[in-house]
Amino acid sequence: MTSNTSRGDVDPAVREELARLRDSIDNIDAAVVHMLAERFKCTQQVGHLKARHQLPPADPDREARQIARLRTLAENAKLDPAFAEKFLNFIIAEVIRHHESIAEDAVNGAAPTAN
Ligand SMILES: C=C(O[C@@H]1C=C(C(=O)O)C=C[C@H]1O)C(=O)O
Repeated sequence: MTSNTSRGDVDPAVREELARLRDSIDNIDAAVVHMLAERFKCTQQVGHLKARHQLPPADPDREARQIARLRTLAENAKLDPAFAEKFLNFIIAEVIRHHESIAEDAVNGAAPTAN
């Protein structure tokens, strides 16, 4: 091993490679945040549409289809499908919370927002 774990004594080439990889990680994290923000803009609109038409916040059949699709995409991309499923479920749980709160506001007569 040519690298060194003690601070201040790291091979400059290793330092550079780490910085280059971390730059890419930062770009990817920014893309993920922007994509998630766009996804939540869409799901908020779905929440308002459902509330206006008295549709339930969660749709388990749709979720099952999304999970099956995402697992296949993950396998093809060499990403752990179990991780992809957990990640999607985590996001969907948050979306359903939003939809429940939008539906409650609609029932309680809260002023509707633009979406
Ligand atoms: C967005 C919806 O509402 C919920 C959230 C979903 C999601 O975040 O993908 C999927 C199904 C629903 O449980 C929808 O019904 O499409």
